[in-house]
Amino acid sequence: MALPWLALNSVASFLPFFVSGLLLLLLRRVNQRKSNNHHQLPPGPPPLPVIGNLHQLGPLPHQSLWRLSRVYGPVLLVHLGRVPTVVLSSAKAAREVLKTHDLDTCSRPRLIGTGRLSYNYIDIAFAPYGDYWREMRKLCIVELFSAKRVDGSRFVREEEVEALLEQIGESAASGSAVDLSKSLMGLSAAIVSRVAFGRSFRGLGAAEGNMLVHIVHEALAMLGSFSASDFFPYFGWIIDRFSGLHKRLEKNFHELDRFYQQIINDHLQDHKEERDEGDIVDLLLEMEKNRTQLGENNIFTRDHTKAILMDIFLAGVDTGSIIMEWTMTELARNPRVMKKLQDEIRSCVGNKKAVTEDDLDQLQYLKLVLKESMRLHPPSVLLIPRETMRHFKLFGYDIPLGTRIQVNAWGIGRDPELWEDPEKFYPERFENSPIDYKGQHFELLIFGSGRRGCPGIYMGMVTVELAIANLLHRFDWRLPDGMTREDMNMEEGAGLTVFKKVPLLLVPVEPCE
Ligand code: HEM
Repeated sequence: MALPWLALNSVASFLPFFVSGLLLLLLRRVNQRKSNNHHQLPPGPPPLPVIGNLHQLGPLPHQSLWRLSRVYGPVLLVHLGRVPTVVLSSAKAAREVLKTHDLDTCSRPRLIGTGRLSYNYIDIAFAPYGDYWREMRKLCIVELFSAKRVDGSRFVREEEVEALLEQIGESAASGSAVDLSKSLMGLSAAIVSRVAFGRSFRGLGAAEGNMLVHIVHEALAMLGSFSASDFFPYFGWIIDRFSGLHKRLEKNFHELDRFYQQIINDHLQDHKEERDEGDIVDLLLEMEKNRTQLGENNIFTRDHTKAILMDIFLAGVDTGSIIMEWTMTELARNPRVMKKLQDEIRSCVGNKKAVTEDDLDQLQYLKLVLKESMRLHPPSVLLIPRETMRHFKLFGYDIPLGTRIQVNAWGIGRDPELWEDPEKFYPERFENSPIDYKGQHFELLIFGSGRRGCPGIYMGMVTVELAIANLLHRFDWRLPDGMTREDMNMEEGAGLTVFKKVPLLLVPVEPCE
C-alpha cells in the first residue's frame, strides 16, 4: 500500500519542475513560430500535430520522399515529429548544398541509434563537425584509405576473390544455385576485415557466417531506423521501449561490442613483430596506450578504438556487397549487357586464370555497367543525414540552424529531367559522358560529396570491380530452373543502406571452351 502513496508523493515533488518545463517548452515554440513567420521556408506537405509528416514516410522513406518531391519540388520541407528536415531531390539543389553550403551543413544530427553504436558519436561517420572529427578523418585517410595502403592490400582481395570462385566452382560442378547475396557479403566482410583488422572470416562455419551477416544487417537497420526518441524528445523513449526498438538496439550494440573486443584481444595477444605490417587496429591500440589527445577534450580510449572499428566494418562491408548484389541482379535480367561485358572481360584477360587488378583499367564497359547499376541502386539511398550549423538561404528559401538535411541520391538517379528512360538499365548512357561518382557530379551521388564525402571510394570500388570481373570471367550465369527474368524480385529492404530484400540465387555454369 505504500507504493501508490510514494508514487503520488514523488509526482507532487516533481510537479513544479514539470510545469515550469512545460512553460519553457511552450515559450520556445512561440518564439520559434515567431521567427519562422519571418522566414520563407521551403514548401512541403502540411504536418499533423505531434507526428508531423512521419505517417507519410512508409516502409521505404526514400521512395515516399521522392513522390512528395514530385508534388512540392526538389527542396522539400517535412517534419519528422518535431524535427524539421529538408530533403533535396535534384542535382542542382544537392550541388548548392553539398558544394556552396558544405561548411554550413557538414555536421551530423545526434540520433539514438547512431549515438549508441558509435559509442556516443566518437567515430568518424556520425561525429559532429569539429576538431576531433577532422583529426580522426585525417588519420584514417592516411592510414587506411590512401592509394598506397589500398594498393598494398591487393593480394588480400585477389586471394579472397579466388577463394570465392573455388567455392562457386563446387556449385557449378553440381549444377546447384548459389546464394550470391550471402556469398558477396561474405567476400566483402573477409576483405575489409583482413585489410583493416588483419583477420579473415573466411573460415567461419555457416552458422557463424549467418550470424555475422545478421549482425551487420541489424546494425544498419538500427542506424537507419526512425526511432521515436529522435522525433519526440520528451516522451519518445517510452514508445521505443514499448515497440521493442530500445531492446533491439541494446542487443545489437552488445553483439558488435563483443565482436570488436575479440578483434582487439587477437591483436593484444599476437605479437606485432610477428606480422608483416601493423594494421589499423595496432595503430588505434598504440593511440590508446599513448593516451593521445584528439581535439580539445578527447583522450583516446578503448571506446574510440571500437567506434572507429564500427565505421570501417559497417561502412565498408555492406555497401560494397550491395553494389555487387544489385549489379549481378541487373545483369541476370539483362542478358545482352551480361554477354557484352563477358566478351570485354574474356577478350582482355585471354587465357589467364583470373582477372587481376592490373587488368581493371582496360575494362571500360565494366565501369559503365557499374555506374548504371549504382545510379539505379545506390546503397545509401539518402546518404547519411547532415545537420545545418548556421542559417543560410537556398534558392530564396530560409534554411534555419539545426535543420536536418537528407539528399535523395536514389531519387536523383531516377530523375526523368536528368536521365532518358530512367528506369531502363542501359549502361551505354554513360558512353562519352563525363559523369562520374567521385563527388564532383551531383547527378550520381553514390558516395556523397564535400567534407563528409566517403573516404573509402577507392578501397570499395576496386573490390567491386575485381569481384564482378572475376565472377563473369570464370562463369556463365543462369536463373534457377523454372524462374524467368520477369519473375525476379526487385524489392528493396530498408535500413541506412538498401539491400535486395529477396536474396539473389543464380546458377553458375562453367563456360564451354
Ligand atoms: C563501395 C561502397 C561504398 C559506398 C557506396 C559508400 C557510401 C558512403 C556514403 C554515401 C557516405 C556519406 C557521404 C556524405 O554524407 O556525403 C559515406 C561515408 C563514409 N564512408 Fe563510405 N561507402 C563505401 C565504402 C566505404 C569503405 C570501404 C569504407 C571504409 C572501409 C567507408 C568508410 C566511410 C566513412 C568513414 C564515412 C564517413 C565520412 C564522414 O562522415 O566524414 N566507405 N560512404
